[in-house]
Amino acid sequence: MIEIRQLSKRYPGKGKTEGLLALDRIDLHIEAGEIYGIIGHSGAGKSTLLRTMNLLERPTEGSIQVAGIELTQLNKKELQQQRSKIGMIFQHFNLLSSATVYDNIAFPLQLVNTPKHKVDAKVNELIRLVGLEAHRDKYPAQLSGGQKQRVGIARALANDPKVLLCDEATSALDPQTTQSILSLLLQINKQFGITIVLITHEMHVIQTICDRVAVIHGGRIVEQGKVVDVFLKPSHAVTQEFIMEENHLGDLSSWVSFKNGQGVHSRIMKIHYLGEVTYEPILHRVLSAAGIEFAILQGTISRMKDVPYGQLIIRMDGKEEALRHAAVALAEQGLEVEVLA
Ligand SMILES: Nc1ncnc2c1ncn2[C@@H]1O[C@H](COP(=O)(O)OP(=O)(O)OP(=O)(O)O)[C@@H](O)[C@H]1O
Repeated sequence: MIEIRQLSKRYPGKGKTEGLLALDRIDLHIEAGEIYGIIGHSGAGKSTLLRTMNLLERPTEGSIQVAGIELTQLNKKELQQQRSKIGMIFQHFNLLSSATVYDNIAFPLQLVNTPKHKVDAKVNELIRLVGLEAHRDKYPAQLSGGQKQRVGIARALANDPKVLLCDEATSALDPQTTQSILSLLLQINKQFGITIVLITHEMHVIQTICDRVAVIHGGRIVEQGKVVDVFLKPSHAVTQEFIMEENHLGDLSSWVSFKNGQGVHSRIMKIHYLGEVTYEPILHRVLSAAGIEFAILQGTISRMKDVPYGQLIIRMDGKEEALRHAAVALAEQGLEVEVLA
């Protein structure tokens, strides 16, 4: 659906200075119907990259195709036409403050001269979709952040886009509202098959709704793949940082001091569960059979999109050989096992 090849963007500098290379030879392939996340720290180039996907930002070099059409080759009118197939939502919603919920959503339809009765039918359908029936005549100032973003989403869907670009769409929202907006995006993706591209600096957003993820750092894609794979085996230091922040692992050295003597050793392990094994008592079964005692130091059970996912940090105490065998046995039962200390 979106094919980006060797895309670079240099912002011009003052006078004879070189300017800033915000995107550096980006290659990205986004499939139709998937939810694709781009994560990076502030200044990494996320917004610039997202905005090239509807040419709000024109790249300095490279190619960008959406649904097989090369955007950089289009004239103004053709580009306008293509843009109507690419919806966008924003961190600060960008609503018209002097227009009601109804009029904000109707605006993009009126721009392309849609007949009044069709505008009415479409706006009513969208208001129902985003659950704002009770607020149709209110102005943005009378709405909560989550409600404003629902208006933003409805407006972005008005012209039946194939792609929805989300620019930090939940960053201004509290955790509960974030979750409800992410659920709405997921529903829209499933119901209409719209390809969603989102940028964020929060790993939990990626974990909650994305199929695949790219990590951007210094204008380059440093890692990309299925969310599950990247989450379980992050290869780049920046990705590892994001996951650490998400899991609040902190400093492990204090946990290592539990190590004791007299033939009993301690080991700190990180264990990931993925899929149905998350709900099975594998840990208890394997470790008690091996005569190993364990203490849970930290743990979370959540979901990675639709897949159950758990992570535990445990300290195992037992004979050296038993510890070694247990690590292998846990891996054989389908758990991802990593020795931390
Ligand atoms: N219009 C501009 N002119 C000059 N430099 C710019 C412009 N817009 C962005 N930049 C610079 O390009 C780099 C990438 O910016 P961008 O906004 O894409 O990053 P980001 O990852 O979205 O950051 P944030 O999360 O803080 O929004 C930054 O160094 C930024 O200062």
